[in-house]
Amino acid sequence: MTLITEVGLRRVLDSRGNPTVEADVHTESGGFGRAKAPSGASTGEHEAIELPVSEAIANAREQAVPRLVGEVYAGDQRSVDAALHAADGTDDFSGIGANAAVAISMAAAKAAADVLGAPLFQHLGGTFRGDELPTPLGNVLGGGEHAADATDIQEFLVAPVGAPSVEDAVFANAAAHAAVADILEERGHACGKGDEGAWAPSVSDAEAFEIVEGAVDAVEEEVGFEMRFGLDVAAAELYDGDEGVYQYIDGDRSRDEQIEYVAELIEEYDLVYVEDPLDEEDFAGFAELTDRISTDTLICGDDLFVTSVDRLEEGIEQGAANSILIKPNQIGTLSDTVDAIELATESGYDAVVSHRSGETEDTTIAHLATATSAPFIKTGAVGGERTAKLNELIRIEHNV
Ligand SMILES: C=C(OP(=O)(O)O)C(=O)O
Ligand SMILES: [Mg+2]
Repeated sequence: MTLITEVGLRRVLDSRGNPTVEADVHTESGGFGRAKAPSGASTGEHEAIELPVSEAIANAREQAVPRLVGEVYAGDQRSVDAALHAADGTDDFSGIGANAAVAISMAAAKAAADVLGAPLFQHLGGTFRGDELPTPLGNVLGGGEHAADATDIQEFLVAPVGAPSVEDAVFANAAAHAAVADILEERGHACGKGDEGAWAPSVSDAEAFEIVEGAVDAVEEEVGFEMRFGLDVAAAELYDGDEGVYQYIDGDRSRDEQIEYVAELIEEYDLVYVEDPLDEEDFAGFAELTDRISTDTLICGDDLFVTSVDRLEEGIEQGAANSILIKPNQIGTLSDTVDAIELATESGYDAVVSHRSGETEDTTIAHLATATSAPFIKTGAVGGERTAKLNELIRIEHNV
């Protein structure tokens, strides 16, 4: 029934106005799935390779499509993804491009769900999934690689941890985004937004903490449930490997000073989540910080782990971080993605599912987070390509 009969590939727009890959998968019994690849800006050194879109499409048409059409069942995700690996022939998807691979992999899953008449999260996670929905982490202020002349820390993320429902959580994050705008206006920092829709003021990180804390407190009072916040430091972007220092606008920090700084921030602001506090090669530094802080705070590896089982194994061995960020396009297929999530979960690491800074209206990650009972999903607070996922979570919650 789910035998793949046709795979269509085309160039479409992403949220930055860049081209990305869209894949359509059709099956014998009329099933249809469509998915689009996202794209990062602060990418990890060890991510699977995103090829220029025209090259990815041409190579995938030549190498991957003949191995799928009439050969593989969309409902057999492991075979779909094995065919993509075989077509690619490299260990980093530099043959057909991780952008083509992930779009096809996700489109096949959607086509299979279509044949089954089941929501995607249920096809991916099974009958007993769908009751534990992720708490959305909302990016409300930031800079780094996502906005020029803004904060050094890439993302300030609000976390409505006490929200009674996803719907309440989504609206609390939007309220926090609005509250940040009000505080910025009061302080005379009119500004635009970064790639993910977060405010991108030209303020110091220290002032950004005051602003976000003020917004979180105001929204917490308004909604009546616990709101906390967290960070994506994206420290690999601040790290100067030659000098061995983290370069901030207000001066350099050594590795030890960076660990101390982040540990103090966690303590002072009761941070619930800190992503990439250290350089992507510093497993030992991640371990030192993880050891120092309470288990109540997630120390999450994004550029550190790049959704890779191999890198996660290294992290588990060293005790580096207690959480992994999951981005399917970092590794190229849904099977590899789910392998990383399962290894994380078995090893006591929380798997947090995430968007990229360059996104589309694709909603696959909302279903992936639901299917795997992820505690958090990082997918922005406002903006069409972000609300596509947030609104899908609300629909999943409402069973529609
Ligand atoms: C979402 C992120 O940004 P990008 O997609 O640019 O890697 C991130 O670093 O977590
Ligand atoms: Mg990150």
